[in-house]
Amino acid sequence: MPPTFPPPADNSLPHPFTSSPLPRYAVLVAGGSGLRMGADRPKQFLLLRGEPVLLHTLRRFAAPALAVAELVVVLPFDQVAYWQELAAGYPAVPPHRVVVGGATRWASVKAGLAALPTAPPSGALVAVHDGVRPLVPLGVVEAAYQAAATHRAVAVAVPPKDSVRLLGAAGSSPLDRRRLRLMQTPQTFDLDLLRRAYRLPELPTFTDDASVVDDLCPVHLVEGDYRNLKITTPEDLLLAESLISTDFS
Ligand SMILES: Nc1ccn([C@@H]2O[C@H](COP(=O)(O)OP(=O)(O)OP(=O)(O)O)[C@@H](O)[C@H]2O)c(=O)n1
Ligand SMILES: C[C@](O)(CO)[C@H](O)COP(=O)(O)O
Repeated sequence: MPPTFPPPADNSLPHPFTSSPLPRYAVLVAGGSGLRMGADRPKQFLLLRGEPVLLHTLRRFAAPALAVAELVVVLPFDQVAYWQELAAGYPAVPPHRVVVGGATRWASVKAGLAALPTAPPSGALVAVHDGVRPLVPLGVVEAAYQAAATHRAVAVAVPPKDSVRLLGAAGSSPLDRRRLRLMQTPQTFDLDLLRRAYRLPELPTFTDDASVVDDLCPVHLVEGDYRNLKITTPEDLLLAESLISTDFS
């Protein structure tokens, strides 16, 4: 087992959201290199309100109200020492296990799942969340865990706000946006189910965890939140700076 950094705290206190006996785990994927951001370091380490994006994300998932038993953070292999040094400069870094990711998001999630207990209690749940979605409201994370206890496969999504067109050989045609959803994370699953899905070969069509699980189990959608943006390009960081002061309970 990889070491936990910093040492674990007691997360077993009573909490207001849930009294669910099903253990909850979370894998925060931060193994990407942030090419579209074009910064001097991967975007998960850029500062938002003076603290690294990834630290904000970690703190959300470590909120006692969510009662997450174990947090795994997946990093690029050459950024592990950098993160540990960076995080050591900030107060109250939630305990988490660090693992090395892979060349694709799929490979990073797979590595994160391998770091969770090998024989978890039956019905254990795992949320997979992008380390670069630091503004996810706790209520959205909780709703996804609760729905996963019933549906086994859950993904958070929002309706598009813009008109959408499909590109084709002869131009483009309109799509009915009422039938479309923009996928966010967390995407939360029965841990055993998600592990089975990630044992299958990687396909180019896998853009998120829901697409990996689709062939094994229908994916139930839960209402996401427009503030739960994925920090991808420079303007997303500006947006996040203004949104972070709003109430995210
Ligand atoms: N090999 C990878 C690629 C992506 N991710 C993570 O998956 C999330 C969503 O990916 P994306 O926004 O595409 O991040 P990057 O791959 O870093 O960005 P880019 O595509 O612009 O290089 C991010 O938290 C990212 O760190 C990962 O863990 N491992
Ligand atoms: C998982 C995800 O955040 C859902 O929107 C998204 O698919 C990740 O996308 P990317 O292709 O890695 O940017």
